[in-house]
Amino acid sequence: MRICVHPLNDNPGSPVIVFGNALGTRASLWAAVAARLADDYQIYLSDLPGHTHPRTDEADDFTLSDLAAGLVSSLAELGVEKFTYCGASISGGIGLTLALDHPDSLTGLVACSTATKFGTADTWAERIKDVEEDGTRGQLDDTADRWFAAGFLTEDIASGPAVLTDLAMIDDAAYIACARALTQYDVTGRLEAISTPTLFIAGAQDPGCTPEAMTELSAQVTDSTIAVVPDAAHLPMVEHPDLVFDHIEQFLSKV
Ligand SMILES: O=C(O)CCC(=O)CC(=O)O
Repeated sequence: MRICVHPLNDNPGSPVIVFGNALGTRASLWAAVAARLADDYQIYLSDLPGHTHPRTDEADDFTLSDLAAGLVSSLAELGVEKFTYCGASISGGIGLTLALDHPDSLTGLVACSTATKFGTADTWAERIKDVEEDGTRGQLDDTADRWFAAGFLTEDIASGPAVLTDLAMIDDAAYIACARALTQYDVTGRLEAISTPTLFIAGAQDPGCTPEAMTELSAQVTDSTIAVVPDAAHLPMVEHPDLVFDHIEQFLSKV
């Protein structure tokens, strides 16, 4: 399947970094971090189906493997054969899938706020039913509690509310299609096969992808490190872009 991938800058010949968004966020989720890398890298923002750009196909039953394969082929059409991938949450899962299924395409992987399996079939069925009934705007209160550390939304009255506004505006069917893909996603027990240099990033207060759980993931990947961002929950690239940039820049200097 075709994945929407857009250049953030025009830096031909530089190493390529591709950013991937979290469920219910726009492709611009990583913009504050990506902009800081734009002098030295060619940056692309990739989009979950229908999250920023109109859906390029109407398939409702894709998997994260389909998204990973689609990203590789969509980048190849742009002349990109090798890249470092930075994915958040579901896109961290796409990143782990890329490292398992397409290792030759990857120079490095940044897997942020992610897991080898998210929730259960029951929790996803419940969330899908809620979105069918109330739309993504019905998710706002619960999601704000998961995405941001206590106090963030009142301390930074620009970034957090902007991301939540994006959530309310995202196409319900696109959100549900990705939620269905997450229901099937499970790479538990497979990470030892990953040889790509990998940086895991966890928010210290992420209630789902906890630092402890992500430390266990990092322990399974041979060439990996983990960074824990203080005072952050599920979206540390929004809460503390400077800190996340520092971790990624340090990682990139070694891959
Ligand atoms: O955020 C994702 O990409 C998937 C996992 C999830 O739904 C976590 C959340 O919204 O809090």
